[in-house]
Parts: sequence; C-alpha cells; structure tokens
Amino acid sequence: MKEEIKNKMFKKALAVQKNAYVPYSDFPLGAAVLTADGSIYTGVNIENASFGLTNCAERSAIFSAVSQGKRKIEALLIVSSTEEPVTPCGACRQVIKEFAAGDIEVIMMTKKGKELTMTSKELLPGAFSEQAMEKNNEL
Ligand SMILES: O=c1ccn([C@H]2C[C@H](O)[C@@H](CO)O2)c(=O)[nH]1
Ligand SMILES: [Zn+2]
Repeated sequence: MKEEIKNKMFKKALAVQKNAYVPYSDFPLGAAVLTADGSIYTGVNIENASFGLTNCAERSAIFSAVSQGKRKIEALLIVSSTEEPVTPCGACRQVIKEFAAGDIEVIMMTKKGKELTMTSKELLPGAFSEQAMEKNNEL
C-alpha cells in the first residue's frame, strides 16, 4: 500500500475517532476503508445500553462505503488510543471478508503511529463464504 494513501487513511480515521460513542467502554476507535475508486469512508464504534447492539468501528466504516454503493474494499485501517494496535473482532473479520477485493491489507495503528499490518485472509483463515452454500445446493 502506498505510504501517501495510508497517511490519508490514518488522518481520516484519527479525525473521526473522537466521534466514537463509547459511554460504556471509554474505548474509542476510528476506522477508514479505501474503496476501488480511491474513495475513503470512515466509521467509529457506536455503543448501546443494550451492549450487544454495539457496532464496531470497522463495520461502521464498511457499511458507510456499502451505503454509497462501494462494495469493493481495497484496504482497511483502524486507529486506537492504546499502546498496542487493536485487531478486529471476529464479527468484523467476517464482514471484512465479505467486501474485501481479494486478500487486502488490514492496517492496525495506534494514535502514536505504532503499526501492525495483516492481510484479511491471515485474520480469518478458512472463512465461511457463499461458495459453501452453493456446494450445498448442488446436492
Ligand atoms: O473489532 C472491534 C472490537 C471492538 N470494538 C469496540 C466495541 C466497543 O465499543 C469497544 C470495546 O469492545 O471496542 C470495535 O470497534 N472493533
Ligand atoms: Zn468488530
């Protein structure tokens, strides 16, 4: 991934992180996704008094892109205020897989710039996919 694009994604994810709605965890995250046309969409985690309804930053960013008709994600970047980079939860890994344009880079960064990059397949090897359903239909 080009350093220039990564910096752009980092700036946008950092800029929205303050909008995270996190009264229960006080754990704000910001995320940015790059779509096939070069656009960048952002998202934050949004919690709820009914905890299970919380939406993660990664999924917020992806759903924002998909809401604009951008279904191909080329890269995802997440920013946390922690000392170590934060990795996406299982639910987000499956949603990343759904919209990833192949095996994409998932860049996990701290505000201070500490970075961990993994690919979407490394994060979710053996992912469930719609092919599994197609095979079933052949029976
Ligand atoms: O992949 C993840 C994992 C957790 N969170 C959020 C949910 C909650 O608001 C807070 C603590 O779990 O972090 C995300 O945004 N993304
Ligand atoms: Zn998640």
